[in-house]
Amino acid sequence: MSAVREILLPRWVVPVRPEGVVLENHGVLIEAGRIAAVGHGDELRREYPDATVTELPERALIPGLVNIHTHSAMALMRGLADDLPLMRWLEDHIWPTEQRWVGAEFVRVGTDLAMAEMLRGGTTCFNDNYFFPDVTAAAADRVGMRSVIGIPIISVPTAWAQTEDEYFRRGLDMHQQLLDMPLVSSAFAPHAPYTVTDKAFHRIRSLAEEMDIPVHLHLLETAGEIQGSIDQYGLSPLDRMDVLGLLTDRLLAVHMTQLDDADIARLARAGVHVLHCPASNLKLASGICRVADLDAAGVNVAIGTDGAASNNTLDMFAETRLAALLAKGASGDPEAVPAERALSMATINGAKALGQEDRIGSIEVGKCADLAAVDLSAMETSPVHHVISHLVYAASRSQVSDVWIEGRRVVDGGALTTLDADRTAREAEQWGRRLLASDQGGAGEIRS
Ligand SMILES: CSC[C@H]1O[C@@H](n2cnc3c(O)ncnc32)[C@H](O)[C@@H]1O
Ligand SMILES: [Zn+2]
Repeated sequence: MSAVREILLPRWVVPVRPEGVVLENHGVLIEAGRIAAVGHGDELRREYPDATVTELPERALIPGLVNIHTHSAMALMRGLADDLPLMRWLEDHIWPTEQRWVGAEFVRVGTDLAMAEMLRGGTTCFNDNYFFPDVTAAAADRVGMRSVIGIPIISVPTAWAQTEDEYFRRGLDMHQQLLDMPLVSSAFAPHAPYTVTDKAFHRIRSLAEEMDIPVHLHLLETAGEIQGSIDQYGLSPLDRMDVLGLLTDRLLAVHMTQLDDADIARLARAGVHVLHCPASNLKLASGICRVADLDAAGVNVAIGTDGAASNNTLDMFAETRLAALLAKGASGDPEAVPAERALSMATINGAKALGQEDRIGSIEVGKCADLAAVDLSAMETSPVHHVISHLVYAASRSQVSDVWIEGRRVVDGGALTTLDADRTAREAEQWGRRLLASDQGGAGEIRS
């Protein structure tokens, strides 16, 4: 957190709230990690003559992006298994690799690699769901990245826990440790309806209420999931979650590609948040989430990348653009998810899903100074007719020049300030060699 006053003077401020607004020649005053004022640049300089001034020519200053669904450590599994449907991808490739390799050091390096990628691309907060969450939390705390770390619950034994009971035990211990990490908080993260028992879901419902934390769950990812649930429980996954008392505004439902009109009305009534991962859904051919209809029904939709093994990037610019385009193509309505709404889904809607709407997700006085500066002077975004259009439809993450989290500059002119990029790249390379040597039946590339 910076102790001094700093005025950021970009060419444009895109506060996100109100949606669609662009403020030209305005600035943002940061004090003690918070946004203390937003106003005309000249006036801020006059009013706060003691403040450090940071000029950001031709930059658009936006709220930091919120990646609402990640498995950070899976950055080490990028490209390991592509072009497969979900269950073959998981059962034949990802789970065997995780059984063999996932441990504390794997998760530490994978999380560092993912955070390096996310920070450089303008993401300031991620909502994670993976094994060794204590290690992910410690890495995020060390780097100074805002995050919500899932307490994984799954009936599959791993190196982190053998039984659902042990997942709870270790997860609750981790929740206590996180109380000392100012940028890190926790959520329950049951893996999916097909890997978590009713008993565990009951316990999650009551503990989540008691601890006042969200429940982050892969749900309705594929048609096969619905049929499997009907076969096993005599209920669709959505009906089962309803019976278990989980369809509430605490639920962050990831994927949701199999919705009918009645489901959408039900989600809207219950206040369930939908975490939309368009690249992963398309790549695994899981289905398409009806984002335009959800949005029209008043459901809060936020955007996430999913893990790098199914996306295969952690690029929130690409994901947001894809979300806007896919909503139009899938609904047949070019007005569906306009650029302004897509940007909201990548920022304030993520904040809302996490219950942090009063702290992050927009540039408003009193909120944390989690910000990203995007250089629009690049040829690819010149001339600038419409700033938000450029941010969503034309700009790429490589145009992010600077990033602040709680007022601390974590990316400075494209360089990471709190994470050693060279060391992380070297460590990731070493893990890559190990995984390749063990050849768990991965991508099957022919290398000579
Ligand atoms: C306990 S959560 C981590 C668990 O989830 C697996 N995973 C990653 N992406 C997906 C997805 O899209 N659907 C279902 N499961 C997924 C990951 O490999 C871990 O085993
Ligand atoms: Zn996922």
